[in-house]
Amino acid sequence: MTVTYGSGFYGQGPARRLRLGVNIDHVATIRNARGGGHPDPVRAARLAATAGADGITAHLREDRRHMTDRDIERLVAEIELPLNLEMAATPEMLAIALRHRPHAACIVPERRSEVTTEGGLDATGGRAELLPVVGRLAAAGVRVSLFVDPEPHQLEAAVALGAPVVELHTGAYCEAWLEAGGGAAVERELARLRRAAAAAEGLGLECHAGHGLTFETVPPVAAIATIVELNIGHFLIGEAIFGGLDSTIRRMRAVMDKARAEAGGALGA
Ligand SMILES: CC(=O)[C@@H](O)[C@H](O)COP(=O)(O)O
Ligand SMILES: NCC(=O)COP(=O)(O)O
Repeated sequence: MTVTYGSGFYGQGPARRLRLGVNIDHVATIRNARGGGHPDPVRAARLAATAGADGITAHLREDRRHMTDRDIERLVAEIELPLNLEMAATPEMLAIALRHRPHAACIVPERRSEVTTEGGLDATGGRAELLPVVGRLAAAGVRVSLFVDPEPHQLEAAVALGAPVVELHTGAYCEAWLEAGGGAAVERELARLRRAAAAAEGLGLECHAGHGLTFETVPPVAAIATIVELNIGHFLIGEAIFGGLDSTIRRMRAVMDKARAEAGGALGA
């Protein structure tokens, strides 16, 4: 199945265009603070679509701390943009994903005690658990992505599992930036991401990236030509409190496109 993503096609054709997946989890965090229905994550997804998002990412966590089952149902039913469902590799989440058959599913590690996703999925060590989940999702036509640390052995494991996509965890890079604003630690993490993105292409994996990205940290990642999608959420929703979601998404889109153009990558191809 070919899905039109902005001006490009997901998974085929000129994949050099850098897509923006907007993660709407934390619209639901604010809603759940009081219960009720406001702010509505589906309204945010609709607005993201008009503001230039190429896809919507939503993480249905086991503890439902933000996105709920009803949110996922409504996103599938009401939003035209491709949905990237983030999920743990559990029987419960697999059943939900098979019921909804989103465009894509990104398998992420999950612990109830974590504040947010910490390390990447252990695709190497988790083969026995992951193989049937990846297989069932792929058989249902769901494009499977594994959320992994930028390590070659994790990419090789993704290939062995039959996942066509990896999403590189940019958390270590973003934390280094927060601590130092630049310098050796940031450069070390960027080098890891660059090496992993190049390795992913060599392995025939489509390469995405995400976690903790901001207006400041996006440009060096957007400049990595073999990365074709960034998934960004917490920063966008937080920034939207001050500048509005539409303008925040449009600004992030512009930051991504500028960085890619300056690095010589294709735009809008
Ligand atoms: C996998 C990842 O980095 C995020 O997309 C994930 O959704 C983070 O979890 P929270 O959204 O609960 O912070
Ligand atoms: N997979 C990363 C994602 O969807 C958004 O992560 P964040 O920007 O909320 O940290």
